[in-house]
Amino acid sequence: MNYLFFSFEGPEGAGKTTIVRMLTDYLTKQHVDAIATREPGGIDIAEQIRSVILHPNNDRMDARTEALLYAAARRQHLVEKVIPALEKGKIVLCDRFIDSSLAYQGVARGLGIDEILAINAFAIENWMPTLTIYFDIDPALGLARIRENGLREVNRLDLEELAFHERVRDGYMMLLDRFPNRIKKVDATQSVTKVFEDVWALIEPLLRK
Ligand SMILES: Nc1ncnc2c1ncn2[C@@H]1O[C@H](COP(=O)(O)OP(=O)(O)OP(=O)(O)O)[C@@H](O)[C@H]1O
Ligand SMILES: Cc1cn([C@H]2C[C@H](O)[C@@H](COP(=O)(O)O)O2)c(=O)[nH]c1=O
Repeated sequence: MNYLFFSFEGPEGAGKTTIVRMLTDYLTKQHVDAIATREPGGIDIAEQIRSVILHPNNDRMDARTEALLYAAARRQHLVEKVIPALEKGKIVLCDRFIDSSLAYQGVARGLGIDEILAINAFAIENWMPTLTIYFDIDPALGLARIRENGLREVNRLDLEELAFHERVRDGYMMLLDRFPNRIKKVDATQSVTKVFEDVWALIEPLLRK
């Protein structure tokens, strides 16, 4: 099946949510049928799993439990929301997907990229994104943006030490090397307008196909 499934990845505060919103508005104004969603979450069961994973009090959570919960949320979101939308010909814009698990659980938690790929293969079967856009930013800058904004809740992963977030970025760099055809990098330290232009330049040619 031919489908257009875009995922957006990067460290905390990189600007993914901002750009996903702008893209959805832009596409909708052009009468393109697109939906925005997020992981973990996007539907009720996955949002409930999100609350468990990200609750700041759940600091005893084992790393493998965490990886399995992300994969479970992903499975439910995929079958309940993403696949039905793709099957109707809609474009799906997803704020985080499997690469978050590979970077955060695989690399930053040290569980291994191949191990996380294996549990996720069970969860997603072959539903991989058409294109993944990685928002590159120094994690300290991304975390500072979130602190300055003060609008979003501080979750359990935000509270990890800076070294954890630096390993997340290292993980994304490994994924860029490993999946160069699927994952493309944008400089997320630029203005919102310039980031949007760079993202649109990657997406637009695929819409014309
Ligand atoms: N290019 C940019 N330059 C400066 N500030 C930005 C830029 N893009 C987004 N921001 C601001 O940074 C903060 C985080 O943005 P956003 O929520 O889009 O990031 P995110 O990648 O979705 O974060 P997270 O994954 O941690 O939820 C917001 O206050 C947003 O307004
Ligand atoms: C999908 C996914 C996410 N994470 C982490 C990344 C963030 O710290 C949170 C999600 O919060 P956001 O505000 O929606 O970015 O969860 C992860 O570690 N593994 C995953 O698979």
